Amino acid sequence: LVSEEAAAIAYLEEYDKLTADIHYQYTKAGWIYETNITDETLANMTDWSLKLSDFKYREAKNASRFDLSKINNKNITRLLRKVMNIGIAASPDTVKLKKISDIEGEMAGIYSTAKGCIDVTTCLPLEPDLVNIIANSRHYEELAAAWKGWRDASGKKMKHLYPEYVNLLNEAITFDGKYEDMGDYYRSDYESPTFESDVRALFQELAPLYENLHAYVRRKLRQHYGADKFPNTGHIPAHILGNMWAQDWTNVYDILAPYPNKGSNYTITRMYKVAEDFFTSIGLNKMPLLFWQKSMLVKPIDREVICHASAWDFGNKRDFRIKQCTTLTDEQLLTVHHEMGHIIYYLAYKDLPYLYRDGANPGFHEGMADIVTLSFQTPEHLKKIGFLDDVPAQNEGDINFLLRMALSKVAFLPFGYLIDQWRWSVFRGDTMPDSYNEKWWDLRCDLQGIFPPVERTNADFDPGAKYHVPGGVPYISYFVSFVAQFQWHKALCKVANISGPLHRCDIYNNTMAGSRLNDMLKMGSTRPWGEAMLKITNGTDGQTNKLSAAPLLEYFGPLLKWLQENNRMYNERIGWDKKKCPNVQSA
Ligand SMILES: O=C(CCC(O)(O)[C@H](Cc1ccccc1)NC(=O)c1ccccc1)N[C@@H](Cc1ccccc1)C(=O)O
Ligand SMILES: [Zn+2]
Repeated sequence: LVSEEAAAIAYLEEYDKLTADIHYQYTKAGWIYETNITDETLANMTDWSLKLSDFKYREAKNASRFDLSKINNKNITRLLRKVMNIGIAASPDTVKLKKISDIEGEMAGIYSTAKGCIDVTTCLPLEPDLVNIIANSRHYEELAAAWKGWRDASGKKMKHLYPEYVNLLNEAITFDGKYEDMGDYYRSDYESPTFESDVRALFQELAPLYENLHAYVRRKLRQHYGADKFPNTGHIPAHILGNMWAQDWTNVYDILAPYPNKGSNYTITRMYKVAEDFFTSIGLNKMPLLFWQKSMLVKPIDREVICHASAWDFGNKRDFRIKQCTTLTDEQLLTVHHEMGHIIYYLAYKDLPYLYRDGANPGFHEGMADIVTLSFQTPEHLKKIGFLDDVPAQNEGDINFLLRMALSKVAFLPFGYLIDQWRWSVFRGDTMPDSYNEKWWDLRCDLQGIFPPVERTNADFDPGAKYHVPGGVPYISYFVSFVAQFQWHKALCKVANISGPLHRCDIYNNTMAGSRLNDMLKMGSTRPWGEAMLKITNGTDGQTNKLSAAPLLEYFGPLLKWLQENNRMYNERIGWDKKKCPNVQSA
């Protein structure tokens, strides 16, 4: 009689091959669609998405015949549970699943082909045109036109699709009674019953740092645009922060601190080579030849594509690609490093069983993508690679540098937190369609301290103007990433014996740091993510298996002190009125 465990092992070996093959087909269909949006490529992708759901449904049934209580190998039972954890594919109603795919395809199509009109004759795509206007214009009305034009062409056009999308997802995910709603399923990726309250506590711990940055930036922008543009509620207009969603404020750095923001002289290919060089310098992998042959690194001129950047693992251990409409800007150089960070993670775990080829949790994949930017942007590093002529003097240069880092890493925090606060409340049924936009602006105003430059009503659907909402891509992973990457940076700098302040640490060329990082990466999702966190922090003074805001607060400690002094000197109010958002109609 073959033991339960031996039978399970034989089954999992067969499953591993079958799942890699069908995921290859599914991923290829997705790539063909995203790099050439047509009815045919959409139909083909939807077809493979349903084939994959069917495969998952059948294999979940096969795996459920094993009696887990008779198997004491934790690895085997973890793998069997992953075979059975198939999300909405658990629903036998394939008509419903097809409808979900169709709605997602329609919303993605609206978002990726939308052209925002900035006047009666000029309508422009988001990337690179509207993004560049929001980044570079310093004219209040021109910015407002681009901001409103984008939302009218994207979110507003898909508002009618979202209520049904939510209901279908909830019906499919609650079918077998394992999950309360779709938000519950998304959160289950973190394998922690306290995850939701943990991230709320982290956000509250980080709020004072954000509020002090917000107060300083508000004062500088008020000087530039005039006090009449700033209501006495304390909010900042959402469209003058250099980013279409006000999630990254580095583009208005020139207004905030007179400091030459060097646009460096590089080409698209050089951007990718510079990023690759960083990873190889710490002992991590080069990009495979297939990467250079198959990636889409610039926006094609002859067809519609999904421009939002992404990194792809085709599941055959060889084919890894980036799809990005890359342009020559500093912000884009960071995105190149981000996307390549995902590829490095893929390469680190490519020889694991397919089911384990994943981040330890979704925030870890995003954190790995981003951690390099903490070293890459240091003045020391930019000088090493010729992107900066000289390293600015210590403490004055420090504040300018920390301010610039805060404009992306601190400014982002409330945004990274609030998108899934909105989505989870929608999946829970706490926010109904007639208050989608009001709930969105409640969160945007109260947590980010910004307000819309033009009147918003519930005829608008501003959440739909951010890629990840129509794309069905979770967002709390970025909030987790922004906390975790500072924990890892602190630990790796310690392991690398790099002394001095955290914000001046550059792990470039340090293979000890790279090897410690790789020890975590190659774990994939073999173990719960606390063990992966411990793998990096072990033996350092930040040793923990949990998320902690302390390293981020340590990194920005000198800046917070400076901001508090500066805000006090100008008698600048910290914070803004809650539950009072200008230009937003409440029901
Ligand atoms: O969306 C991105 C970058 C794209 C990505 O690399 O995170 C991409 C998003 C995506 C696209 C399609 C399907 C799923 C996710 N994620 C990946 O390519 C990815 C995600 C998980 C594992 C491997 C690759 N960044 C976010 C947040 C962010 C992160 C870092 C700096 C700035 C901003 C944003 O722009 O709002
Ligand atoms: Zn990413």
